Amino acid sequence: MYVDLGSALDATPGVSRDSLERLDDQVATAHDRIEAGRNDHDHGYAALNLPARVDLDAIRSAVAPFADAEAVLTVGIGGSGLGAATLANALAGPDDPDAYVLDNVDPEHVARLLDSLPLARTAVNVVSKSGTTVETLSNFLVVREAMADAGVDWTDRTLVTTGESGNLRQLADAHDLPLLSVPDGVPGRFSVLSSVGLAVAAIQGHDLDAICAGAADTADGLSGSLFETPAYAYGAATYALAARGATTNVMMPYAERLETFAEWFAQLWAESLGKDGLGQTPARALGATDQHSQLQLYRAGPREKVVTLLRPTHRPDRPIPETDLDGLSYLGGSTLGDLIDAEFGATEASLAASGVPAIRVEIDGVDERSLGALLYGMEAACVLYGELAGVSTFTQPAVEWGKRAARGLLGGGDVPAAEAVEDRASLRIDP
Ligand SMILES: O=P(O)(O)OC[C@H]1O[C@H](O)[C@H](O)[C@@H](O)[C@@H]1O
Repeated sequence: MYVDLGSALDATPGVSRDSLERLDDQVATAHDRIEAGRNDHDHGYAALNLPARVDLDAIRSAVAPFADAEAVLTVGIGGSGLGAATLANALAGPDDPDAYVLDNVDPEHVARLLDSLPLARTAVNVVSKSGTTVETLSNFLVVREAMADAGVDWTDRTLVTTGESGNLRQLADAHDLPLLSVPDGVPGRFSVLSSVGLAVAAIQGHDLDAICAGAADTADGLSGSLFETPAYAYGAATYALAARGATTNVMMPYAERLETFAEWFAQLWAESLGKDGLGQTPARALGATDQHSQLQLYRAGPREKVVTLLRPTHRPDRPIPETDLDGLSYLGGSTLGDLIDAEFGATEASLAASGVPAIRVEIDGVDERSLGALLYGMEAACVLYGELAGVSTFTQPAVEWGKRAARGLLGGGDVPAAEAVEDRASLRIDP
C-alpha cells in the first residue's frame, strides 16, 4: 500500500509538512504502545499479529467438505460478514463458487436469496464471534429450515466460525459441524485476516498464503515514523485533518472490485474511532461513477471532508474501439484503463483546485497479496489514529446498547434500553 499526502498539504482543512513532522513524535510514542500491546497480546492489538498467527491449515481442513460448492452463503453481520464479502467481491473469478452474504433481516431479501440458491450445492458459513447476534442467529434458523424443506441435510452443508462459548458453539458441538474459532483478542471488525474472513476465500480457492504474506510485509514494515510507514502516514494524516475540521472521510476506490472494501473500511473507521464526541464519519463512494453524482458536494459543499482516492496501479484492460463519430476521435488508441486513470487524476486535481484535501492510496493490483497489504494497512492506520486521538479503539458500547434494546423488544429479557424505545417522542405528520 502506497500513500501520497501531497494533495492534503495546501488544502482547507489541510496539514503542512511541518505539522506532520511535529506529529511524528506522537506517532513514535503511539507505535511503541501498539508494539507493547502486540507483544502482550492485548485485546485488539492482537489483531495486528494475525498474519503470523493464523492457522491456514485449520481453515483449509474445515472447508474441505465443501469442495463441491457452487455457492457459498455467509450468514454474519458487521465484522462477521464484511471481511468475507470484501475478499470475495475483490477476488472472485468466473469459475469460483458464487459468494453471498446474508447480513440483513429484510424478510423479502432473505426469501428471494434463498429461492435463488442451489441449496444442495451451497456451503453455509455461519459466523458470529459472540454467538448471540440476533440477526445472524435468526437468519441461520431460516436458512436451516429452507434447507430442510428442500430435502437437504443442513448439517452436511454448514460451517461454523464462532468464539469459545455461546449458542453457535453449542450448536456446532451438538451436530459435530466443521468448526473454526475466532481468535482471542480480535474484535470483529479487525478479524478479516482470520478464519472469519478467510474461510470463504478458501472455499473459492484463493491463495490464503499470499493474502497473509501481503499483510505480513505491511506488519514487518511498521516503524515509529509516519514518513517511513504508509499505514501510519494514512492514520496520522486523517487524524490531523479531522482535528482541523475534516470530520468526514470519503473512501472512493476506482475499481468495482473494491466497492465492498469501502463498506468494510466504513465499519472499521466508524466503530473504532467514533467515541467521546470524536471520530471521522466514513462516507462511501465509487470512482468514476460518483464523479457524476457526489463530486459536486465534495468539491463545493461544506469544508469538512478529506477524500481518499484508492486505485490499483495494474489491472486487466480493454481497448476502447475506434470510432468515426465526430468529437470522439481523441479516444482513439485509448483503453478503459487509461480512461479510469485519467478520471482518477482529474478528480484529484479538481479537488486540489478547490482546496479540498485528498489522500492518494495505491495498491499494485486487486490480487491476494495487495489486498492483504491494504486490509492490514488500514487496520494499522486505524489503530494509530485511535492512539493519537486517545479513544478506546477496540470497544463499541454504543452498538451494544442497540443490540440490547432490540433483544428486549422481542421479549429477550427485562432490558432498560428497550423501555427507551417505547418512550420515544413522536411528532407525526399524517397526510
Ligand atoms: O460476530 P458477532 O458477535 O455476531 O458480532 C457482529 C457485529 O455485532 C455488532 O454490531 C458489533 O458492533 C460488530 O463489531 C460486530 O462485528
